[in-house]
This record gives sequence, C-alpha cells and structure tokens, in this order.
Amino acid sequence: MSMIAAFYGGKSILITGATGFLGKVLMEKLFRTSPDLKVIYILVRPKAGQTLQQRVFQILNSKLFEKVKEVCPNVHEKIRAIYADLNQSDFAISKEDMQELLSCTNIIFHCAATVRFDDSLRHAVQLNVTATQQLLLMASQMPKLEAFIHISTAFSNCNLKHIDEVIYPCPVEPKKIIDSLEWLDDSIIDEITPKLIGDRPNTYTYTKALGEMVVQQESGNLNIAIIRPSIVGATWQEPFPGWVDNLNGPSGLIIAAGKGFLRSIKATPMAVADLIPVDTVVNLTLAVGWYTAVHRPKSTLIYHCTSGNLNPCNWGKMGFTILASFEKIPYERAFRRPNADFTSNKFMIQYWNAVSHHAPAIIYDFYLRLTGRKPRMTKLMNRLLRTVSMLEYFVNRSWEWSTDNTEMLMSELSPEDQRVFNFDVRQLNWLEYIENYVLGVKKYLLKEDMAGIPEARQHLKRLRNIHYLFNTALFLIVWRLLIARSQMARNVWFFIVSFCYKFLSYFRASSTLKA
Ligand SMILES: CCCCCCCCCCCCCCCCCCCCCCCCCC(=O)SCCNC(=O)CCNC(=O)[C@H](O)C(C)(C)COP(=O)(O)OP(=O)(O)OC[C@H]1O[C@@H](n2cnc3c(N)ncnc32)[C@H](O)[C@@H]1OP(=O)(O)O
Ligand SMILES: NC(=O)C1=CN([C@@H]2O[C@H](COP(=O)(O)OP(=O)(O)OC[C@H]3O[C@@H](n4cnc5c(N)ncnc54)[C@H](OP(=O)(O)O)[C@@H]3O)[C@@H](O)[C@H]2O)C=CC1
Repeated sequence: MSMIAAFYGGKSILITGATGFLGKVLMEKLFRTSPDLKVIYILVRPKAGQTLQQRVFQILNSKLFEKVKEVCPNVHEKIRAIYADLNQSDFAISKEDMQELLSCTNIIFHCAATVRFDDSLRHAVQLNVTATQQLLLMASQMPKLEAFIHISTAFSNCNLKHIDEVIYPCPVEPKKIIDSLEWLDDSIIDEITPKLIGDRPNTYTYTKALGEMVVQQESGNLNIAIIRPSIVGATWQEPFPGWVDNLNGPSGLIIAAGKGFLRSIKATPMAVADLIPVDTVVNLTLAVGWYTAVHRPKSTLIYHCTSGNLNPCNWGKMGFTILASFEKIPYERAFRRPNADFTSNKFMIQYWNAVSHHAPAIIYDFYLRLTGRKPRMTKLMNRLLRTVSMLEYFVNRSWEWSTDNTEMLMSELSPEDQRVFNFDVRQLNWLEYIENYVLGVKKYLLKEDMAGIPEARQHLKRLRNIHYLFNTALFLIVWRLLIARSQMARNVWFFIVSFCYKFLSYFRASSTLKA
C-alpha cells in the first residue's frame, strides 16, 4: 500500500491554479491514487464566457480524466469549485465559502501564477507575490492545515549559474515593491521595471523570486515547502504519455517547427535543455505534501525538480530528435516542410529570419491577396519571432541546480511509493519521451486525427516538389539575369554548356564502340 496515497485519503485539499497545465495533472493524480480523499477545493474564475461549473465539467470530461472516472466514479461530487479571483482582495471569495475553506482545509497546493514573460510588473506582482501573501494569511487561519506547498520555478534565480535549494534574497524587499506599486502610475512602473528586475530576463522570473521571499517571511508556524520545476513538458507516463494542453515552454515551438513556420532559432546546441515532464513534477509535489505534513521539517525545504544534473539532454539533441519525430508523425496542413536549425551567430540569425521567415511570409501573403483572401502570414510570423525572442534567453544558457533535498526525499519513500509517485528522472529515455511529446502535441493540442497521417505525408511531398520547383525557377531567373548583365557569367555559362556537350559526345561515342 502506498503511504502517500493513504495519507491523502479523507483529506480536504485546496488547489489554486487547478485549471492550469500543472493543476489539472495534479488533480488527476490525486483522484486516481487517493479516490477516498474527502474533497478538492479549487479556486476558479469564470473565463472565456464559461461559468465555473462549465469549466469544471470540461476538465472532468476531458481525455486526461478518463482513468479517474473508472477508479473514482463520483469525482464530480468530490470537486468543489469556489469562485475566486486572485487579483482581488480576499480573492473575492464569498463569506460562506471562505468560512468553509478556513475550517476544513488540510493541505494547500499553490500553483496559480501568471507565467507570461511579457506581463506588466504590476500584474505579475499582484498574482505571483501579493496573492501568495494573501493565501499565506488565509493559511495561517486554518486550524486543520497540515502543509502548504508553493510551486515556484527553477528559473526564479536564473541570474545565477549554480543554484542551491535555498531562498536567495532580492535587493528590494517584496513588501516595499507591493506598497510602491499601489501609488506609482503605470508609466513610472514601466520605467523602473528594468532596474528592478536587474539581470533577470523578465518580470515572471523576478516576481517568482519575490514570491519565494514572501513565503519565507510570512511562513510563521506553517509547514511549508517550495517546489522549483524547470521547463515543464508533456506527461512522461501518467495517465498516458505525451499529454499536453497548452503552448507554453517548448510546445508552441514544436508546433511552429512541425508546421514548417519556424526555420531557425538562436540557440546553443550544447546548452542543457532542462525539461521536466509534468507528471514527474506532480509526483514530487504529492510526495513533498506528504513529507512536509508527516515529518514536519524544522525549516522550509526547497526541492528542485530538474533533469539536467541527473539525466542531461542538450538542445542540439532535443532539436534533432524533434525534427526526426516529424518524419514519423507529420502534422497536417504544414506551411513548409519541417526543417529548422540552431544558430548562435547573430548575423546568421538575421539572415535566416529574412530569408526563411519574412520572405516566405511575404510571398504567401502576396499569393493570398492575389486570390482575394486576407493576408495573415506576416502577422503570424512576427508574433512567432517575438515569442522566439522571449524564449531565447533560456536556450542559450545552462544552469546547475543542486537536488539534495529531492534526492533525500526519494530515499525516504518506500519502494511502493517510489513506484507510484516516481520522480526519478534518471529513468527517463529522452528519445522515447520526445517522440511521445511530438505525438501528444498532434493529438491533444492540435487535435489532429491519426488517420490523417498518410494525407499529411502526401502534403509534405507536394511541398517538397513545390520547393524544388521554386528553387529551380529562382535559379534560372537569377542566372538569366546574370548572363544578360555580366561577361564573366556568360563565360562560365559557355564553359558549362561546352563541358556538358563534350561529356555527352564522349559518352555516346564510348557506348557506340561497346555496341
Ligand atoms: C543539431 C541541430 C539540430 C537542430 C534542430 C533544430 C530544431 C528545432 C525544433 C524546434 C523545437 C523547439 C525546441 C526549442 C524549444 C525552446 C523552448 C524554450 C522554453 C523556455 C521556457 C523557459 C521556461 C521557464 C519556466 C517557467 O517557469 S514558466 C512557464 C513557461 N511560460 C511560458 O512558456 C510562457 C511564455 N509565453 C509568453 O510569455 C507569451 O505567450 C509570449 C511569448 C509573450 C507571446 O505572447 P503573445 O504574442 O501575446 O501571444 P499569446 O497571446 O501568448 O498566444 C498566441 C496565441 O496562442 C494562443 N494561446 C496562448 N496560450 C495558449 C494556451 N495555453 N492554450 C491554447 N492556446 C494558447 C492564444 O490564444 C493566441 O492565439 P490567437 O489569439 O492569436 O489566435
Ligand atoms: N509551465 C512551466 O513550464 C512551469 C511552470 N511553473 C510554475 O507552475 C505553476 C503552474 O504553471 P502552469 O500550470 O504551467 O501555468 P498555467 O498558465 O497553465 O496555469 C496558471 C493557473 O493560474 C490560474 N490563475 C491565473 N490568474 C488567476 C487569477 N487572477 N485568479 C485565479 N486563478 C488564476 C489560471 O486560471 P485560469 O485558467 O482561469 O487562467 C490557471 O489555473 C506556476 O506557479 C508556474 O510558475 C514552474 C516552472 C515551469
């Protein structure tokens, strides 16, 4: 019997960010392994015209939850969606709901965050710092609370090269930042943002670091742990391989490369690609929840959930494997044949952007205009290149994260728990994982049918022929122009033609002799 699964039995669990990528997998695993848990409270806001109930219904009826329904048929009754907006004071939770949360919650998993790299400092602080502070305040009023697990990111200290499982202070106190954002106007905030974030690349990593400081400062008597995952990718094993449902991290770029939009990225092939499957993060999170509640460590422990030091894979190998997977698993209606490359030279990247990104987009838009349709490729390409530029920071550097606490926890688990809540990334086979990832993106993100693979292959063949035809035509046009304008080109042309003629005459003569 798994001790961790048994621990969650009969518990009331509060999850923030349960509608997000990590939150959904966390809920799924909890229901599947501890179907006798009492209730999962999720803080949800209405979104995209959907009510809370519609959002929950959609999650529970998704492919991800298919296995859950077998082991926990009354899952609908065990999930309680509470209206909440983490941007508002007291999260805009009603008095009755708040009372229930305060009196019943046993464990908190705080996953909600803004993960956008381009968010304004005001919004990122509101969600990643102030909301964390408010949740800690709520937690301090929960008499039955056994553990508070805060999800941070391994990149919260990406300004350092070697990162230990400790909280590093930021120069300006989070409280001072929160206070000053209350009265500063947006234009001033925009002006001071680069100074505040310093050598971090964006407001996301900076505010996640501030969030950790808040956790440390406001922890009081709570049993707290912090988990720092690196780049969270599709599921490795559970509930099935390759599940992913958003464009964050590498997923969006896998689509862009598979559909032939993305042809080159400024990346360092030897830099470590520190990807971590989402189910590994969830297994560690649940193990940490159990350990924190049962063993009550004296101080707040931080757990790095990374792959680089135990089972490294670099961007070169990852990019190559992704491209190779498109041969087996082509995506439908590709714009061009998938063929991308990494380059570290900034002039080459400018060249490839012009030739492989902007030029085809302009030509395609011209074609759309000619055929009476609305041009859209240039806009799409600009958006893609903006996204790529935001991710570049992370594909051109390597970090070393120490994993002592994570390894300690692994050794504390029973063999059964090590199997059911496996977070030993050494067992991960990257080739298999990446292939499943590419397949998962096709199935669950693009929602393409596997039956369409032969047609997708045919389409790629047609694109290859168009590509050859286009290159030949381009070559002939350029050559024709050159011959018309340059004596040297004419001489070269004369030399090639006479060489071919001589070769053909010789070939014909020797075959006549043999006959
Ligand atoms: C040898 C050589 C071989 C060579 C081979 C070469 C081969 C090459 C092969 C290629 C392989 C590639 C490998 C390299 C990978 C590198 C990855 C590095 C990752 C590093 C991550 C670092 C992690 C840090 C870890 C963390 O801790 S953080 C977590 C990660 N955080 C992020 O990853 C957020 C980033 N993103 C944004 O920050 C915003 O996305 C922003 C970018 C500002 C844009 O922003 P914007 O332009 O506004 O665009 P959006 O609005 O966002 O979206 C635009 C459209 O997509 C839609 N859409 C957005 N969302 C979603 C969603 N959910 N679900 C569904 N749809 C969505 C939205 O509806 C909109 O559609 P529409 O409305 O236009 O129709
Ligand atoms: N994905 C990754 O690569 C990594 C993620 N992390 C961390 O993991 C955690 C989860 O990330 P992930 O699941 O990928 O992110 P998602 O963007 O998929 O999910 C974010 C969640 O936060 C919720 N949320 C955001 N704003 C509010 C709000 N104002 N009120 C209520 N809920 C809100 C979202 O709700 P809604 O659905 O309504 O928008 C959603 O459920 C985050 O803390 C992130 O920093 C760490 C490392 C890497």
